[in-house]
Amino acid sequence: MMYSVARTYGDVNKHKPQEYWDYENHKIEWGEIKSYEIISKIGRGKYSEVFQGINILNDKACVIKVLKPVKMKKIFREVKILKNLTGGPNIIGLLDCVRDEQSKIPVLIFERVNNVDYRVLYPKFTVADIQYYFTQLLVALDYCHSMGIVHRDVKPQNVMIDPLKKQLRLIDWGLAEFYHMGMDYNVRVASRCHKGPELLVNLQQYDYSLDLWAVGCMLAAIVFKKEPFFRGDSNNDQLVQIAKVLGTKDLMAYLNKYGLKLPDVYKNILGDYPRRPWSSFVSKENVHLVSDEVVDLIDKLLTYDHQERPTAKEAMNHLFFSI
Ligand SMILES: Nc1ncnc2c1ncn2[C@@H]1O[C@H](COP(=O)(O)OP(=O)(O)OP(=O)(O)O)[C@@H](O)[C@H]1O
Repeated sequence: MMYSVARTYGDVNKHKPQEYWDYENHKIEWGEIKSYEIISKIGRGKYSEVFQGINILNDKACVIKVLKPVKMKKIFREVKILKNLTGGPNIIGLLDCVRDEQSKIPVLIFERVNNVDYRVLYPKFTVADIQYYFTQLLVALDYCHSMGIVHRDVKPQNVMIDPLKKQLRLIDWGLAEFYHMGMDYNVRVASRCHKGPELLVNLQQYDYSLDLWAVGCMLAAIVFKKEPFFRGDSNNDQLVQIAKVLGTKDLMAYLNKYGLKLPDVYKNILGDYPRRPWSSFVSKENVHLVSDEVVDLIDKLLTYDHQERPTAKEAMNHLFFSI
């Protein structure tokens, strides 16, 4: 049964050839691993180890992402999505796919961003920086959504920013998925603090608007200097933390609208919370970043009902970006 459809870009994959979205049958052309050398380790994720590297054929810096053994299906999906999106605005560029000769483990080669850790960078942001970088993030999201792809893991750790070049790149397409209307998706995606309410109430026909919730979380965290903005200590507590801000009444209205019932686990942990006014988050530490316009944008992005959130395009055109 189809009970929720994306407001925009709902049918883009219908108009693309099958090979665009049929990632399971995608044949990867493997490049030469010998062309790349590891310089140092930059990070490890759940699904990979990431290194700073160099392409010895042209001396260009790159990032080497060595995947951990997961289902080949997931790897095909990440590669296909990256190939579809590479070259798009503010999307991390996939340069090559290679394999370790012995283990056959897939290794992805990316353009390198001189990223400054968000815990260092965000606290220094001015209103102009917030306007600039959120516009760049929304440009990346509008592009991937227009290409029929939901990122599903938007969070500060996946937004690389080089403040010297004023460059932003959206990375980590490992959880991204093609959008097909009426399809039921796995709700076990995104990282806890950035999970949208739809995931927490098991609404499986979610869409691009999931990414806009995460943008709202990031924007609220920066503006109110509260990182992360919603800090749950488990998936269930995550929804409780959201309800303590947005109120329990609107959550119930959201469930009703889509004919969902509150999962049993919440019966004991979810109280009857009033909606908390945004003004209660303002303090002398953050008041220089707060304006009616940014609060209005946060309010619209952090809406329970995924269908009511602004799209990336609508968010970009919000008044906040012209003050
Ligand atoms: N192109 C890049 N430029 C600079 N740093 C990068 C780049 N790609 C990845 N990194 C660094 O490596 C980390 C892990 O990369 P990525 O998120 O792609 O891996 P992952 O295994 O999917 O991670 P996670 O478990 O967070 O989902 C990033 O958070 C970032 O710090």
